[in-house]
Amino acid sequence: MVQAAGALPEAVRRLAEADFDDVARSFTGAGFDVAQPADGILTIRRNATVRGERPAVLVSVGVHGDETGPIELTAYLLDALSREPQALAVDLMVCVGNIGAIRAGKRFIDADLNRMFRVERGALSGTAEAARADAMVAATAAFFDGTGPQRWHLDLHTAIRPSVYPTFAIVPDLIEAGARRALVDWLGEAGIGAIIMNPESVGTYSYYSAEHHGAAGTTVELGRIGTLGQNDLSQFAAASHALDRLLRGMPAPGTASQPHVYKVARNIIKLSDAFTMAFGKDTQNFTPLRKGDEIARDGDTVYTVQHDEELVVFPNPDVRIGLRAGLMITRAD
Ligand SMILES: O=C(O)CCC(=O)N[C@@H](CCC(=O)O)C(=O)O
Ligand SMILES: [Zn+2]
Repeated sequence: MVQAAGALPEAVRRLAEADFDDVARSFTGAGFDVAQPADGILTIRRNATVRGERPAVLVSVGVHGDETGPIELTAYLLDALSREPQALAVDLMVCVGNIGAIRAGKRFIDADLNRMFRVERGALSGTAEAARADAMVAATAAFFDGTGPQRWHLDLHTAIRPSVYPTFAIVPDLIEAGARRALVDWLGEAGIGAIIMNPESVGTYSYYSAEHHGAAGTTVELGRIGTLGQNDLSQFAAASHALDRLLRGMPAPGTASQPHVYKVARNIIKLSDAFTMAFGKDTQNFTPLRKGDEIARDGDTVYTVQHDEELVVFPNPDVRIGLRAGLMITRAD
């Protein structure tokens, strides 16, 4: 649950409750065009005459309600910027994703919001999160519409289980080469240890922005899930600095190490209630498996490792039928 009022720093409480009123007032007072096109969504832009000259940056948090670290990180950055609004050098959209789930301290209420960003939603279409995804899609389209070519979408998450790389990101393959280079450099600056190049949407928000709006979109796993207000913010320090630097338009330091590069070998899709995995769902991300090892079975279907080595990411047999229960990846660099 979001802690009782007073127990959380004010900036964090406000962002977790999707209350942008103070921030909006501050940027409006400084002459920006500010709008709240839907609950939990704020856009701050320079007036229309200079629109398109500035990068457009979408920062989303809380797409999974129990991934609270990025909410804290973003709350502090936004609060600091609102005290010196002229320092904002980009057109900015901030999106607090699954507001009800954040309030409940759960990953989602009814179904995973981060599988709704595709036309075919199947059994997910009637769920509580579907309408929220529609609102996010509409606001995202309106935000990117008319902005210049520099478009970013940083969808900030934290992972359920430990990971060989404590921080990593999933990057859609289809991002144009120049924008991808800039994104990967930024991810290095943000202390991200590995990136996974992904050729195919499973309905995620960042893939949607990349595919439909030409954004350098990525899902960034910044560490482990934690309780709102009790996250160890030191694990997010590099990402926080890099995001602050991007929003203020400061030059990149140019000294960051590059993330290791992996690519998706296969999405393991749960086909039926008979689905079982050959290892526990607490298996850490980037655990290597050898050719022929069993990954999962689903009725008569047995999934085995096809390459000499594949690493497992996000193993979770408890997802709904039709959704990704794990990601198998191979080393690409
Ligand atoms: O730790 C986990 O199992 C889930 C962490 C998480 O929410 N990951 C994202 C990744 C999205 C992507 O593939 O771009 C998700 O599963 O939605
Ligand atoms: Zn997540």
